[in-house]
Amino acid sequence: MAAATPTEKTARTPLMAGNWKMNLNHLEAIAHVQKLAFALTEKDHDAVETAVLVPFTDLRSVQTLVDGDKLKIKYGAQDISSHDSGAYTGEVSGPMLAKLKCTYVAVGHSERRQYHAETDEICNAKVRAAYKHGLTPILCIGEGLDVRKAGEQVPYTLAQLDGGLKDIPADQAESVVIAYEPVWAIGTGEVATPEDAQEVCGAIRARLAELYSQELADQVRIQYGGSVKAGNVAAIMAQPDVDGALVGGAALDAEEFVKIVRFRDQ
Ligand SMILES: O=C(CO)COP(=O)(O)O
Repeated sequence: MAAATPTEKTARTPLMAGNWKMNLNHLEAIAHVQKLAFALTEKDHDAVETAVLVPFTDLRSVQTLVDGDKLKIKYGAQDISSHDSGAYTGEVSGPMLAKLKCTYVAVGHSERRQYHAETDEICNAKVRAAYKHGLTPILCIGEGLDVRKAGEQVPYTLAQLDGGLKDIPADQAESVVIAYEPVWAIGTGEVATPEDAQEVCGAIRARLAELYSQELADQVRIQYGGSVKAGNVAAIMAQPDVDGALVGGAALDAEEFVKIVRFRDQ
């Protein structure tokens, strides 16, 4: 399957999402979003969609700020329960996230797969829960170092894609965001080369065309994540199948994150 042409790429609005992970309490969250709101211009918002994926305890504060000041910054959660309600201590449900007007929810981040034993089946149930409640899942997939060393990154990542999207109909999958995050590049400073990112992101798009249609595949945004910074974002974004970034550490610095949003100026 051929990679997307540049014309197709321009039809996809880039999505820069900051994954705060377990950082910034609700007061720090307010200060941080205010800094972003102050820095980002109409021109930025027209060119790039900007989102923050925040700890559950920050959501209400961020919602109040975004609603009150009519900000164009989108927000969401880092996880969702596969259940709607009930005796699931510690979990947060889709209806709760929808009530807080979340746009996005990350599903299957490698840290959840690794520390919370989330399988592709669980991720699939969470993708369903997101769609059931009107949230857009950002399905995170990507290989570890052992898989990369064995040269198996493409089949490994595509198997995670298949598992996460199993039986998800096209009218839902057309809005999914896929985040390709090679585990060996997360928080390590070890960024994948733009060619590494393109190899797997291109394969993801080709697989989406096989699973659904070329039209759907051309529409889906595929992000790269793993040690993205202002200094490397432009080269990664220049790849034909990379439509945005999922940013960890660098998203905790508002100025740096704004530079990432303005990747075309870097
Ligand atoms: O896991 C990530 C985003 O979800 C990437 O984290 P870093 O940008 O800190 O490497």
